[in-house]
Amino acid sequence: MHVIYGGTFDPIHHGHLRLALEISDRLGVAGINLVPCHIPPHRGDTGAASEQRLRLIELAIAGEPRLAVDNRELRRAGASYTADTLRQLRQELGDDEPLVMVVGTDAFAGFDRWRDWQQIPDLAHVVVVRRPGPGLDPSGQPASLLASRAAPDAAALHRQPCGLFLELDPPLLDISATGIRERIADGRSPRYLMPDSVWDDIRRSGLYGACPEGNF
Ligand SMILES: Nc1ncnc2c1ncn2[C@@H]1O[C@H](COP(=O)(O)OP(=O)(O)OP(=O)(O)O)[C@@H](O)[C@H]1O
Ligand SMILES: O=C(O)c1ccc[n+]([C@@H]2O[C@H](COP(=O)([O-])O)[C@@H](O)[C@H]2O)c1
Repeated sequence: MHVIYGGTFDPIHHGHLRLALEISDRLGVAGINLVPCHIPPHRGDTGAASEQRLRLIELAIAGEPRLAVDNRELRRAGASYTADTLRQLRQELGDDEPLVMVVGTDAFAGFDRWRDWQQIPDLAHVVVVRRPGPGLDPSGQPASLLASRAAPDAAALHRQPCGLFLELDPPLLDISATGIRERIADGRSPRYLMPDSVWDDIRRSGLYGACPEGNF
């Protein structure tokens, strides 16, 4: 089984990293592939450039054998559409290997506005991680897909290559990249919300307006 976890990761934080390990445990897989987007199709400019966000991910996962980074979206020009990424992976993996994409409810709420979203179940399974917040509109397409194509359990994802939706509710850390960027811009320390190696690099390179000489 091949599992991808996509995001803007602007910057990566402990919420993302813990989630990846929780999912790896629950799906019973050896590893999770983090896929940073190059140009997010759905939001404005990122705070850090693609290569900088990639470098922070590499620092964050160094020494953790269950986490890898897949930089394929950075190597593709233009907006990073998940369906394109899944099509590429499906070609590489062949027709039979289970392929899974992981997404939080906040991002999944807009699933029916994603490019070629109706093709995604023919390419991969979707694991939706329940996050605090308004949740899904019960009358919307994402909620109805989650119900009509629900996997009975995680083991079912191993038995077919694609087409199932599984909602998981692992323990989550209440951390967001937005909150981290705001703290840094305000001159407050985001330490302990992300690995020290990531924070040290942000400080050294002055990302997000961090002041290397600041008092954090
Ligand atoms: N603390 C967290 N715990 C679990 N999942 C998270 C957490 N933060 C983000 N995610 C999920 O990780 C994926 C990538 O998220 P993203 O890179 O947008 O991070 P973010 O912290 O939500 O960023 P931002 O605040 O900039 O929107 C999404 O599917 C999102 O739902
Ligand atoms: O393919 C799309 O049209 C599309 C639209 C919105 C979001 N996504 C993907 O959803 C993932 C989570 O997005 P985000 O905003 O939480 O970083 C990330 O991998 C995005 O590329 C994909």
